[in-house]
Amino acid sequence: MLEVETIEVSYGRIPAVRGLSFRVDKGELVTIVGPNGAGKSTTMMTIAGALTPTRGLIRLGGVDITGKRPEEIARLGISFVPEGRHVFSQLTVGENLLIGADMRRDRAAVRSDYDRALAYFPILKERLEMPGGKLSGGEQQQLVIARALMTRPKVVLVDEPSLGLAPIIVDLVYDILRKLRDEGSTLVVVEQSTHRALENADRIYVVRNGQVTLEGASAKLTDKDLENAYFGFEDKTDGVAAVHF
Ligand SMILES: Nc1ncnc2c1ncn2[C@@H]1O[C@H](COP(=O)(O)OP(=O)(O)OP(=O)(O)O)[C@@H](O)[C@H]1O
Repeated sequence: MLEVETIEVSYGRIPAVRGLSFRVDKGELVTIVGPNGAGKSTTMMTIAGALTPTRGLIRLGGVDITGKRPEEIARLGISFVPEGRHVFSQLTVGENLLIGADMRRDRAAVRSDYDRALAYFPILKERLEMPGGKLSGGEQQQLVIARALMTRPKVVLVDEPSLGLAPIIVDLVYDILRKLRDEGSTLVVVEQSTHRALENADRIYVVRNGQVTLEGASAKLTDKDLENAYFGFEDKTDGVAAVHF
């Protein structure tokens, strides 16, 4: 569904992403996990068209979307939930949701997607008339994910949904993300916690210094594998940390 092939992205002369590749198949929940500054957000912003790679290719359903503008990429089916829960604080929850479908003309289908979004996020239904700014952090996170679904995306990119949320709320958000996956959505979720990645993803890519250092199905990876790739060393069988990135 989504293929990212050896992309390189720089801020001026400073490289942030250095030949990073990954793929997401239809109906998968893939997690990109890595420490601060690894290049995760830069990768998401590049897929969404907010940044342009200096090298590499991005394909959606086999179609090259590299370097297209953000609105075109959104129209083609990628919905991006950036880090930081950007709700329109003066608008109600309902209005925030409808803004997500602003570019659509199929009003009847928008209505059904609106109802569907509220079914996934019952707390939003209770808060429908409340200004977005009055919601708790966890509710705002649910609102921005619900809004992203309003474009009927082929792929949803969610950047660090757990940031600044209490563990119990993080669990709730991930329950919803897994439910979305179970019902056919394709998701890429950025995460800093290897533990949460293992618990929730179908497949995981560990990113460090702008590159993938480990890739695999969650069922086949251990905490230790992830930590080694995350922190940049490999614990050899003789117990010596031997390979440094
Ligand atoms: N606007 C910017 N201008 C210059 N350098 C930037 C900018 N944004 C990010 N960087 C740098 O690019 C690199 C990758 O940053 P990025 O935000 O993509 O990492 P990240 O893995 O998402 O980290 P975090 O978990 O902290 O969000 C870092 O070295 C960062 O300092």
